[in-house]
Order: sequence, then C-alpha cells, then structure tokens
Amino acid sequence: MPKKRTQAARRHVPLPSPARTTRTTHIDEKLAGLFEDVVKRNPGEVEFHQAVREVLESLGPVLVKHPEFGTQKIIERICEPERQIIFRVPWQDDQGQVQVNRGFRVEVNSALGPYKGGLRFHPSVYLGIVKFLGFEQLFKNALTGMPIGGGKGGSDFDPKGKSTSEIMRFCQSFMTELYRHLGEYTDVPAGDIGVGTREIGYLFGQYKRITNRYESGVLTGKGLDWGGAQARKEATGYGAVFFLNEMLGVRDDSVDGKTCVVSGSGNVAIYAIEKLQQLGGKVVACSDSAGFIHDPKGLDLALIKQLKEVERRRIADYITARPRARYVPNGNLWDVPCQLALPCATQNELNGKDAVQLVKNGCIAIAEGANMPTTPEGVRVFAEAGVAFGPGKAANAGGVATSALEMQQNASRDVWDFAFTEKRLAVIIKGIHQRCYETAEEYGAPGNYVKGANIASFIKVAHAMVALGVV
Ligand SMILES: NC(=O)C1=CN([C@@H]2O[C@H](COP(=O)(O)OP(=O)(O)OC[C@H]3O[C@@H](n4cnc5c(N)ncnc54)[C@H](O)[C@@H]3O)[C@@H](O)[C@H]2O)C=CC1
Ligand SMILES: O=C(O)CCC(=O)C(=O)O
Repeated sequence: MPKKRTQAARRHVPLPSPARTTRTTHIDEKLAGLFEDVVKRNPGEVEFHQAVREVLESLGPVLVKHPEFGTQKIIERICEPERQIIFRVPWQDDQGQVQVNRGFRVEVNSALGPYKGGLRFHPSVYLGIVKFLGFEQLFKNALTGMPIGGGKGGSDFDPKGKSTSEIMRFCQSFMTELYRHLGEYTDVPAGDIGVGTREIGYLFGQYKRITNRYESGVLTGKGLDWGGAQARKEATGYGAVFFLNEMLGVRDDSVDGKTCVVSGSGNVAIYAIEKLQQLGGKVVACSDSAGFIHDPKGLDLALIKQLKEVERRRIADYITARPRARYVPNGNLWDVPCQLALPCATQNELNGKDAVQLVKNGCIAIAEGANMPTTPEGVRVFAEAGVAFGPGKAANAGGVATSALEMQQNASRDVWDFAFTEKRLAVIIKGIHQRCYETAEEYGAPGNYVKGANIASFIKVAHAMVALGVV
C-alpha cells in the first residue's frame, strides 16, 4: 500500500508527469517517499529538508542508470548521518557568571575520507542547520576530488559583543568535550560563520593541551605561524570568483568590467570582493546583518578589511570614512543594480522576489559563496531566466579544497607559498566546473550546474559506499 504523504512531501517533490515511462514514474515515487521519510524522521529541521529535497530532485536519472544504488539503499544511508553529537558547553563570562550553550558535531559520511567541515558559532544554530550544512558539505567535498568525507558542527553561542577572554574560555570548553571525537584521520573541523583564525587558535591550543599531541592536521584554517596554509583565508571567496569566471567563460564573457554586488562582509565576502576587483570587476555594494552599503564608484576594500578584520565593527561605519557612500539599515541589498551577484552571508538570504529583481536589473550570473543562500524559488527564477547559476556546493568548494591542501602540507611537514597554493586552487575549481558542466550535459540538463553538481558528487560518494559494503 502506498504510504500517506506528509504536506511537505506533497508540496515539494514534483509528482510524476504523465509523459514519463513506468520505470521513471516508479523512481519519482520512490524519491518522493524517501523525502517523506526524511521529513518524518527529522521533524522541524526545515533547512535539512530543503537541502535533501534539492539533491533528491536531481537523482531520478541516476537511479535509472545505477539500480544498484537503489538496492544498496545509498540515499537512505546518506540521509542518516553516521553520528550526531550534541553536548553541553558551560563557560564563565567576564562577570564570573556561568553561561551554558549547546554544541553540535554531525558526522555525515566518511566513505571518501575523514569527516571534514567547519564549525559555526551563531545564535541561530540548532541541529537542523548543522545537518543541512553537513549534508551539503558531503557533496561539496566529493566534488573537490580530494579524500575528505562530510561533517559540520557549531554552537548557538553568539560571539557578538563578547570579549577576547570570553571567546577563549568558550572555545576551550567546547573543545574539552569535542576533542574525543576528532583526529586527523577521524574528523577535521575548520571555521564557518563566527569562527575564524582566532577561534581555531583557541580550539587548537586546547586540543593540544588535552591530548599532549601537536597534531597539526586535526583542524584547518590555522594561523600561518602554527601550521596554517597560505591562501586558506582567501580560498572560499577567490574560489567562488574563479567558478563565476569559468561559467562566464562558457558564454565567451568574463568578470572584467562588470558591476558586482556581494552580500556579507565576513571572510568569504571580503575575499570574493578582492578577487572580483583583481579581475576588473567593480563591486559597488556589500552588507552585514544590520544593513548594506552602496558605493557606486566602487568599494574601498582596505577600509572594509580594517573595519571587519581588525576592529570588528559594523559595516555602517564605512560611511564615516567614505561619505560619498550610502548606508541602508535593514535594506534589501539585491535591489542594487548589478550584472554579477555573489550571496556570501548565510542560508536563504536571496528569495524568489529578489531573484526577479536581479534579473530585471540585468544580472547575468550568480555564484553562491555562502551555503544554500538562494531559496528554491530563487533558483527556479534564475534557471527560467537563463542566468548562469553556480550553487554553493560547487562555487564555494575552494575553501574546503584548500583545507585539504593544508592537511596535505601538515602531513608532509611542508609549507607551500601563496602563488603555488592559489594556482592549485584555480586548477581545482576549473576541475569542479568541468565536472558539473559535463555531468549536466550527460544527464540531459545542459548548463544546469545545480543538477550537474548534485549528480556528479552523489555518484562519487555512492560508488565509494558500494565498494565499502554495508557499514
Ligand atoms: N569560511 C569558509 O571557508 C566558508 C564559508 N562558507 C559559507 O559562507 C558564508 C559566510 O561565512 P563566513 O564568511 O566564513 O562567515 P563570517 O562570520 O566571516 O561572515 C558572515 C557574514 O555574514 C553576515 N551575516 C550572518 N548572518 C546574517 C544574516 N542573518 N543576515 C545578513 N547577513 C548575515 C555577517 O554579518 C558577516 O558579514 C556562510 O554561509 C558559510 O557557511 C562556505 C564555504 C567555506
Ligand atoms: O574548510 C573546511 O574544512 C570547511 C569549510 C566549510 O565549512 C564549508 O565549506 O562550508
């Protein structure tokens, strides 16, 4: 008897079309049922549902070609993380008050290598966010071609307004529990929102202290003086722009001379802006969670770096030094006209309405520096308008790929220079673009990088899982 569908499953998974064969109809129904089970088993985790649905929607033709993935229950296994760790993080604030946060690490899949993925410190963090990020990470990591599995972690701790000593005490407490699950061959975290080199330093220091091991490869995103890799800080933003330029290259176009808008003003955004400027783009707007700045003559990146990386201030302060610019509190950045747009802040920050506005304003390409920043409606609008669209799991894979290069240097006790590492990054991104592009063609969706990325990465993980047996 067919199972009763939940509302979410009925709303999101397309019903089989009458033109399809009996076999493909059967597969569509199977995928809809699998999605329904994910929703039931993970109630309320809407970001996780969204990420799963997007991948499942691409997989029909893969199951037709590879029935063994069905019999081996690859999708069911991938949708159930190998391990989900939730723990208490108690710490003392500067007033001596005891505070309690919640820590997470979701180890999604280790078929391709040790779990690999960042830690996010943000008050919005809960299990559903960590699971969506870990799920995306698995496929992203597979696309890089490097031997890394997928995982993600974090805490609902809010670093905003905390002193450096409070940040240190929090990181030490977080690692005091997490360390037992980590190791260079087991699970290797890195940074994400709210976690940069400073936090990785405190986490690494505590890991070293507890284990009495200088195990450089247990964390990436380290400082250059203590095992970090050149170009890791720049890699996610630079990589997103390399991917964008590859997509434009297919259309005999490039970044040069284009007006660009980048959301966020954190690690990914800053280095996306830097590479866009190096390639001749004019970046006129960026943002933080409080509002956006618009500087039609082009953003002053040195000023943004000083405000954000050194002084840790709000983007609003930009206009004090640059009165020619305007600051719009709580404004919609995507209303600013541009040809290239890079969402580099957070999930679901660009919706269907924003996408319509961007298309109307002449936007021709999007590269997602953030993870899942565009809603499904937004993705659909861009696809229908023929906008080149680079999904996060492909376009922002440069960060984790360079983390794998950092692990490689740590393992061989080697240190590479910036130019060499950046060249490696550019080659890796070119490969990812080609893999997505060719896979989309092969599976009948030319130019659709969403399908190309989902299918190519899923097949890689699935082959490894079949080879490793039912584990
Ligand atoms: N750091 C990395 O290497 C990688 C990061 N990512 C993704 O890139 C995005 C940005 O991460 P990072 O730059 O590392 O973090 P970050 O902490 O350095 O910067 C985050 C930026 O996003 C803004 N932001 C956060 N929440 C917001 C909200 N609700 N509305 C508007 N703006 C908001 C912040 O103000 C800040 O400018 C995230 O989606 C992350 O998962 C993806 C791949 C690698
Ligand atoms: O560098 C890493 O290990 C992970 C980076 C990350 O969290 C991401 O790609 O979203």
